[in-house]
Amino acid sequence: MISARHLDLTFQTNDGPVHALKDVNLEIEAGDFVSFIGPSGCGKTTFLRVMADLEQPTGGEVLVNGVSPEEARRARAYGYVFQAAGLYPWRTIGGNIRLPLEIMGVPRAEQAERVRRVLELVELAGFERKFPWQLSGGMQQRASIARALSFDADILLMDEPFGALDEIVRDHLNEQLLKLWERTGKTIAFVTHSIPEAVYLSTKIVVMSPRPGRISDVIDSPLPRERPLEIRESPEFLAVAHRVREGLRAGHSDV
Ligand SMILES: Nc1ncnc2c1ncn2[C@@H]1O[C@H](COP(=O)(O)OP(=O)(O)OP(=O)(O)O)[C@@H](O)[C@H]1O
Repeated sequence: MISARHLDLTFQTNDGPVHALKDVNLEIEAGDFVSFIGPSGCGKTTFLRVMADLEQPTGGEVLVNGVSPEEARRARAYGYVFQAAGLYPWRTIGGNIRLPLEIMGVPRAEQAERVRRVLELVELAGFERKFPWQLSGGMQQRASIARALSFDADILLMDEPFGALDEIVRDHLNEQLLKLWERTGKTIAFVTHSIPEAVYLSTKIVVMSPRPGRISDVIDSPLPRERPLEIRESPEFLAVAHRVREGLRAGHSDV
């Protein structure tokens, strides 16, 4: 579904070149839930932005759905969820979710049907006519996920969508996101700073290290797809979390 080969990205800045990504190789299969974890500045967001055609690599290549990120963007192959919900305050929740559909010229009746369906998927049925400021932070983030789902892309790119939320809300959204992934069969690329979040959600965990940003470990999760929150106390879960922590530590020691 997504393939990176010898991917390099160097930013030219006033202080000299910044090697955000160096020789990054990765294969993401259809239906995978892949988390990217690593310290600040290791290139997680940059990698996601390359997949989304928001940054141009300086070397190597990325294929999304077998085509270039630009072609994938034009074909609306992915939805993107940002760190902040980024909803327009003057539009209702329904109006925000409808926006990409309006831009795409989807007929009005179909727009209404899709808004209804994605609001149900994120458990916000009944909130269509509310304004963003009438919703909690977690609900706003769910609305922004609904917006990314509205045009039914196969891939969801999520950049630390729950980073600003408290732990209880985050736990709940993690559970909901897993259910949503299970129901829709989407391929998800998810950036996080949290080891438990990465281990809980993912089928594959990509550990990255900084300067230059590269992949230090790729872990295929042995956990079953069915994951109650309590699984986080199981020995299997703790073993994966331990390996992620070791990977992060190793990445730090050779900086
Ligand atoms: N547009 C840009 N111009 C110059 N340097 C940039 C640009 N975007 C990112 N960088 C640099 O590239 C490196 C990787 O940044 P990136 O945002 O991808 O890291 P990250 O792992 O997502 O960090 P965080 O976890 O803090 O969000 C950093 O050193 C950053 O300063």
